[in-house]
Amino acid sequence: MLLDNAREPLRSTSRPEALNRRRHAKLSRAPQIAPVSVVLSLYSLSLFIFHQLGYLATTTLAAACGTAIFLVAGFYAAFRLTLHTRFTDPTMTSPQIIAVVLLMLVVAYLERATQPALVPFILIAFSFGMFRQSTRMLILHAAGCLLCYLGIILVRGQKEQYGAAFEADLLQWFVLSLSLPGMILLGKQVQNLRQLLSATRYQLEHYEEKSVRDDLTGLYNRRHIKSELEQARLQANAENVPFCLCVIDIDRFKEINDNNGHLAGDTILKEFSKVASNSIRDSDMLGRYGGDEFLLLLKNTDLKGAVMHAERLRVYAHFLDFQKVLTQKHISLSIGVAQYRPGEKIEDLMSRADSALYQAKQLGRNRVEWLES
Ligand SMILES: Nc1nc2c(ncn2[C@@H]2O[C@H](COP(=O)(O)OP(=O)(O)OP(=O)(O)O)[C@@H](O)[C@H]2O)c(=O)[nH]1
Repeated sequence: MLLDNAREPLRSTSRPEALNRRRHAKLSRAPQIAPVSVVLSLYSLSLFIFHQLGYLATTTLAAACGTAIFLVAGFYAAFRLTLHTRFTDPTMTSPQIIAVVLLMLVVAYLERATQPALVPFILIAFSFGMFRQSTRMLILHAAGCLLCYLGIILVRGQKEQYGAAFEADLLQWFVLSLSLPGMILLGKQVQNLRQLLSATRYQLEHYEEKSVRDDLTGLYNRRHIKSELEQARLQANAENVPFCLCVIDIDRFKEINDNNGHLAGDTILKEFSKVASNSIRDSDMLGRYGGDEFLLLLKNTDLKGAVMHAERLRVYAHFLDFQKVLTQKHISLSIGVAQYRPGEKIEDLMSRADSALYQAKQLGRNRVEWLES
């Protein structure tokens, strides 16, 4: 009765995508303060070196480090208090980059000697935006940053009568204004890659789901149900819990096809699959083995319970009304049931359930037969 017993590669039934989603959800709950924490830690360290070399006053160092700590703590608290969920971008990358860049510009304004640190650290701050922000947002931030920096240079230049230092400041501003567009272009590439990655992930998940389903009925396919049986076997051996297999066959399905056409036959297969999968427990698993044959795996169930389940399904299917589709009103099922014997192979279990089904057919169909375990 079963189409064949050819061994197929077993497929893991664990749901990696579910695991990934849980991991992703966990990650998205974690405070994402890398832009402030990483940039400000490194920047503070560089300020400390400036201070050690005598280029930075202790008060400015203390004020800058204090503000950096305040910002990191503030963003951390905002994440902990879930304030980030109120932002369109819950990673709060924009406010973090703006805060970091403003702090660095103020320090550069107060202590011109620290200016060599400005361009590299602004670029590092923007590199965080590359992964999380749109190109439009990056351009806006870059423009805002360049304007503020130019404003600082002009104010200071006016105070110092536009001397040689002013020219050096302008030079540095030009370097930054030429570097930022490169950063934005790179950001655009990263955005494209991210889009490609998420489209690929979506497709993979879709194909993964499709690969375990039967096209016509949407039930699990033969490969998946065999893999589930193998899992149930391992669990039964390890925990000594019973499980049963039912092989279900629609009686005289060839006649149904011959008398009503294949499309009507397909409708019966689909309708039966829908009804049967709604009538089983969540822990049970129904799959289409092929043609008009289905496998029902009943976990944590002994033979007596399985026969009861099978009988209920048989009666249920028998009372379905197919008058609109078929020349006859009802269909009937023959079902063979077998309980797993500890230590046996899945092929042997399937073969015993198949023998029980053969018996049901021999005894006149529309019945449940079983083999004692
Ligand atoms: N409509 C339709 N028919 C299919 C499909 N797959 C297989 N079949 C047909 O299902 C029929 C299965 O018939 P069998 O199981 O061999 O025999 P039966 O008529 O059911 O007789 P018993 O099993 O002895 O009661 C064959 O005629 C197949 O061509 C399908 O996807 N759609």
